[in-house]
Amino acid sequence: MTDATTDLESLLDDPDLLATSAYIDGQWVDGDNGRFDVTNPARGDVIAQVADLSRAQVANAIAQAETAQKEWARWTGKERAAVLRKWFDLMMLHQEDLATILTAEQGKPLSEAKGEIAYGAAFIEFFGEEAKRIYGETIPGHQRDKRITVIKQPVGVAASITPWNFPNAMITRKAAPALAAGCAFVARPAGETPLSALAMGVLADRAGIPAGVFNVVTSSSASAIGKEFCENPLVRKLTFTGSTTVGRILLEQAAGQVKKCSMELGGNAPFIVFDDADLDKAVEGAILCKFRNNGQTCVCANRIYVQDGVYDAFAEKLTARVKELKIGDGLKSGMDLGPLINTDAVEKVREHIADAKSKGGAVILGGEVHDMPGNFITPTIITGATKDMAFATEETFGPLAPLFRFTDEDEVIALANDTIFGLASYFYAKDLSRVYKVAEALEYGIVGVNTGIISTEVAPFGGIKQSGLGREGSHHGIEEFLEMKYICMAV
Ligand SMILES: NC(=O)C1=CN([C@@H]2O[C@H](COP(=O)(O)OP(=O)(O)OC[C@H]3O[C@@H](n4cnc5c(N)ncnc54)[C@H](OP(=O)(O)O)[C@@H]3O)[C@@H](O)[C@H]2O)C=CC1
Ligand SMILES: O=C(O)[C@H](O)CS(=O)(=O)O
Repeated sequence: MTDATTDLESLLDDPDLLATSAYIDGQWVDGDNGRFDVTNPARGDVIAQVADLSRAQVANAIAQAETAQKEWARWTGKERAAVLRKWFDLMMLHQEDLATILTAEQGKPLSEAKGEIAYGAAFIEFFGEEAKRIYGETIPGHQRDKRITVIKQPVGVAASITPWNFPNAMITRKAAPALAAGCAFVARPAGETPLSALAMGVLADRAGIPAGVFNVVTSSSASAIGKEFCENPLVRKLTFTGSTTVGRILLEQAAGQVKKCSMELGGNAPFIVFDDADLDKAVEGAILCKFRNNGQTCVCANRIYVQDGVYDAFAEKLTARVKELKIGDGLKSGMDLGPLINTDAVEKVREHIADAKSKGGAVILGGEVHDMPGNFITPTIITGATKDMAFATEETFGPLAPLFRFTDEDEVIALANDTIFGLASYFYAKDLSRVYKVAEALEYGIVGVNTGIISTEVAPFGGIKQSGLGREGSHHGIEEFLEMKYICMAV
């Protein structure tokens, strides 16, 4: 595999997967506003130019989706399941090519990209099965002549706005339950990473998903498309993954129509290591939890709290493991860490490091921009972290591991909960009463106990407080795309 400056198509077994026009109503459409560049974050070279749609074009796509949705909702759950299964099978058949496209535009190492494709495909497989199990209920009447039934129906047209950090899975985690429920779907992928979404359009077409049911609208203007999704009454559901800042904007914009919204927003995950933890397992968990996608996930450990008795040993073990991580172009084999998505992301990590050092933190590993060209930064460990440092309240979204020291359970629970966020949290301990007490006391939607990886299609993923609204994945995930109807019948 040569470096990322190689023509991307030449790297693919099926070059037709590299689509650069928008996918609307089963057609490939150019943009009224020309095209925008997609660059490889490892080298900065342009790998594709993608259709730049106008807001009017997106409004047209929504209208066509609304028409298609009426017929799609008439399909049985079993019929929808069959088509979703084909989509899943095609994803797995083309896993290598989809991973290459994903790495080229997002930067993560190929091994991680292949993992994301399998993770993304798992949502399509799971919700294809759920399509057959959208049950209603009958309720004993409140009067002798009344019969009560409850049915569930698709909300209609669902629109999604997704981030660059998981360009495939963040779309399928929404599109799969939406289509399974009988909704039509209009996806607006991040400007940095549209190619993975467009490749899903190619496969949707091949799987026999009817025209207009799954659409990908690409644009360089996120805010204009977001306003169209929020203000167009044909869009009955908005589902967003990204920062809390943008989530607030979208919720405000959607409030005008009281639009049904799901929000998967920012996090600030605590990772707690107690004295009775298995230290080697805690170190492996910290590596996975902190450095997955180079720290660019909303569930990455952002604050690592280590109890006094094991602080030095943990710091030493973690440093030894991080030194082994290989950094480089994700398209080259054997890499553990790729580049960050852009220069702003690199700058944010550097700011957090400088802030910590100015407040007494000690950099025991890394701390500088890598000498390779591209958005690379060395993985960094800081000891002596304190709660007045920026990373205590802000999501770093990069390979920076700050180690905080603590003395007892009540202290660390208070520290861990001292944030506006509430998405993921983790801790390592063996004592059973401690495990129950801490798991119940942490104010988060997700708690990992003796594990640093919690992501799966079978569990409800989502946060509390300002980390979001709603859940994705698990049988709960399809409820976000259904309306409940109560029928009261006089007999
Ligand atoms: N919860 C999560 O999974 C994620 C959290 N984050 C957090 O957000 C921070 C910033 O990352 P970033 O990628 O900038 O995340 P953003 O929230 O800025 O972007 C997420 C998505 O929203 C789009 N967007 C941005 N502004 C608007 C708007 N006004 N109206 C409609 N859509 C909009 C973006 O488009 P475009 O990219 O084209 O501008 C992108 O598709 C990260 O540092 C991290 O803290 C980021 C990604 C995922
Ligand atoms: O947005 C994210 O960071 C993802 O939701 C994290 S995960 O689902 O891939 O764990």
